[in-house]
Amino acid sequence: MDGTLAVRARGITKCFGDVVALDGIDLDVAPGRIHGLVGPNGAGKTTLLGLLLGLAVADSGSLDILGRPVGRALAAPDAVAGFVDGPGLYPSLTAKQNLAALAALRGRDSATAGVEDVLGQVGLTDVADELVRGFSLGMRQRLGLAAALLTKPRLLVLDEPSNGLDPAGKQHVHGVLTHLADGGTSVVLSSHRMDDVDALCSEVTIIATGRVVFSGSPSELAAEDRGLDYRLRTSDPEAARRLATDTAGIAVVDDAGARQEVLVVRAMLPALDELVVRLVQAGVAVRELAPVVSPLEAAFLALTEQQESSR
Ligand SMILES: Nc1ncnc2c1ncn2[C@@H]1O[C@H](COP(=O)(O)OP(=O)(O)OP(=O)(O)O)[C@@H](O)[C@H]1O
Repeated sequence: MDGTLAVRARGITKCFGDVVALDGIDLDVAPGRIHGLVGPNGAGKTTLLGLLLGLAVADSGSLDILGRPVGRALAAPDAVAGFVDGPGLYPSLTAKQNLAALAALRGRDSATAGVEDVLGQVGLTDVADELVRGFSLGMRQRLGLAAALLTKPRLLVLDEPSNGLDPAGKQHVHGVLTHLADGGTSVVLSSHRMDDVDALCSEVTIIATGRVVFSGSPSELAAEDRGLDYRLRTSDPEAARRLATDTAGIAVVDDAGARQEVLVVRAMLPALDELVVRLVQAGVAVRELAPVVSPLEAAFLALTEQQESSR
């Protein structure tokens, strides 16, 4: 595996009439990495994934996929597979027949194309002969992934692959993607869920209103200390409220009254440390202290809200 980027995008713009879907996007996807695209509804994730799959062409900017510049023609770049807006499947065929049809389009039969193998990889062997019409959303997602795997892609592009998957299904699909990445395949996927991205992706790009507002590892994103809301449960809620109010850098967020057992405070880490020391010195035991939303989720919300409000 050489070090050529799987995706190198610079200054990508894409408009639909007056709507600016992508507004100068830069994106680097390293080989053998799972790269998550996250952003609120309408941020531009699907549009960007569509460009990677050759379903549309950018208005401006440059896009190299697996080291080759993408041209102006609508065509899937070589060795790229995946789907946006759900996998395209034939409901009146079985899972196996769907994959066999795709293999036949490329002049292969089921056996040589590895239909059974990819069905096994995504955990659909038991339902291989059932009609797709009766499949749940999660099963369709798995079959879409199997269809993409059939082509042995070097870049896999998946729009919301965890959509509709139950926890066991999600874990299975995460395992498949991780195994592929370990073998050198690059994966770009979109998600609304920061916990999925954290569990799966080594890199994350956050998009809001068509612009990149963060690109880096999930741990870099979580590490930015930007003031979070914390739930604080103590042995003496009244004293805790008093001390929190008196500590510089601490804001009591919910002011439901002195009798409220759990206090929500907004603080950066140094002020929170100071509050904990003061509580302990005052003989107040800290029974629970945890962010209301995860640091990753909070960073996502802060970055995307900032971008929305500056529109
Ligand atoms: N074919 C199209 N015609 C007109 N507008 C479009 C088209 N495709 C996307 N858009 C607009 O471009 C913007 C970005 O849409 P896109 O679907 O890429 O966002 P997204 O981040 O994938 O959103 P979601 O999370 O809701 O799927 C939106 O304002 C959307 O309405």
